[in-house]
Amino acid sequence: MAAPIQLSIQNLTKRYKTGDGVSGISLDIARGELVTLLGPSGCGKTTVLRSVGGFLEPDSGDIQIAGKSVLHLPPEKRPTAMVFQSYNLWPHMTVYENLAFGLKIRKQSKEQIREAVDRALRLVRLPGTEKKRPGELSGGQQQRVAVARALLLEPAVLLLDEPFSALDAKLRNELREELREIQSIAKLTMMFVTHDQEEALSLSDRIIVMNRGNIEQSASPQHIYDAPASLFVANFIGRMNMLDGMADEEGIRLNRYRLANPEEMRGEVVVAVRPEDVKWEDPSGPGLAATVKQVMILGHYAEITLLTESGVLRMFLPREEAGQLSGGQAVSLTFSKYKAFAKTSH
Ligand SMILES: Nc1ncnc2c1ncn2[C@@H]1O[C@H](COP(=O)(O)OP(=O)(O)OP(=O)(O)O)[C@@H](O)[C@H]1O
Repeated sequence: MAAPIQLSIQNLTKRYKTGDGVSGISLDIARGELVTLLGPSGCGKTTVLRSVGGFLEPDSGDIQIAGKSVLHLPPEKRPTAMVFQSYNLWPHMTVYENLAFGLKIRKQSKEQIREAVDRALRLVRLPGTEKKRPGELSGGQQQRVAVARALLLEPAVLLLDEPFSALDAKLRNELREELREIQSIAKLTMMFVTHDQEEALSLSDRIIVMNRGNIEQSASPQHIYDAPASLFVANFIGRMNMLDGMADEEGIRLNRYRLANPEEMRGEVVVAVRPEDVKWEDPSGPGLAATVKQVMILGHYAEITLLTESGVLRMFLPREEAGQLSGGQAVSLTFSKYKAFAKTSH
């Protein structure tokens, strides 16, 4: 049986005086699901997140948590907790006091609070730091405390606004893994905002790609990667070659290379193909004629840059296979997978 809907955003519109914002956003998040809002700076991710948290009043639409509208509740009355990029810990309080604060307001007993704080600190791997102040902790540790504080509120939906973007790459990876673990232990429902596609691909049950205040696609990371719904998504996620082609009733032409045209498009198209889906053979083959420009060895694989009449193209090959290629060599290229988009759709 499918998990029940925990968060439902219906037709959310928020326009700032500048005309920017989001328009008609609708999305559901199931209980226990980790959904990432992904998109370039300014696409409206934070606007959606803040509306759910109650920090922003939308112009229209509804936000329901576990079936009840929360639109008229202030942030502290909503069953949500938010983790910010900037941690937002109280610098004059100890870690223990930072964590206990929300529970004291809820009038829990001292023993209950101690037990809950202990548990939360173990979960974020920081036992023994109770007496420290935030300033005595590293950035990663402070963010772990901020996550623990949010967890202690037992939110129906946990909101995270680029929580790891101030940290270095290694630490960011570690914290992502930890968050994923915590999420699956605690069966939390999470809405996570990021502009980092790698973060979204590695962390999410589902990714919602946003562009200019609208949703472009909502699907699993694998599906977003394999079957981008638009040229924008194809461009935004992963490495992608974009080649100019022409579609007619016989197929799609990239010079002499003929591709099938399953969507029966007509006129100018862009053929999107991932570097790992490009195959090569000797130049007498029926594929796209190309000349090797550069072979770059990157660990156990190689990135080959090729020149074609349809544009520059990149191909990934295992290192041993790349040894057969060198600059100036003529080859014929075929694609094991590709997707074509009408040129006007961008
Ligand atoms: N208070 C505001 N007043 C006016 N315009 C705003 C305000 N807040 C956001 N905007 C604009 O609305 C659009 C969406 O902003 P939002 O912060 O939701 O985007 P975002 O995708 O989260 O971007 P970022 O990754 O940079 O935070 C942007 O063009 C932004 O400049």
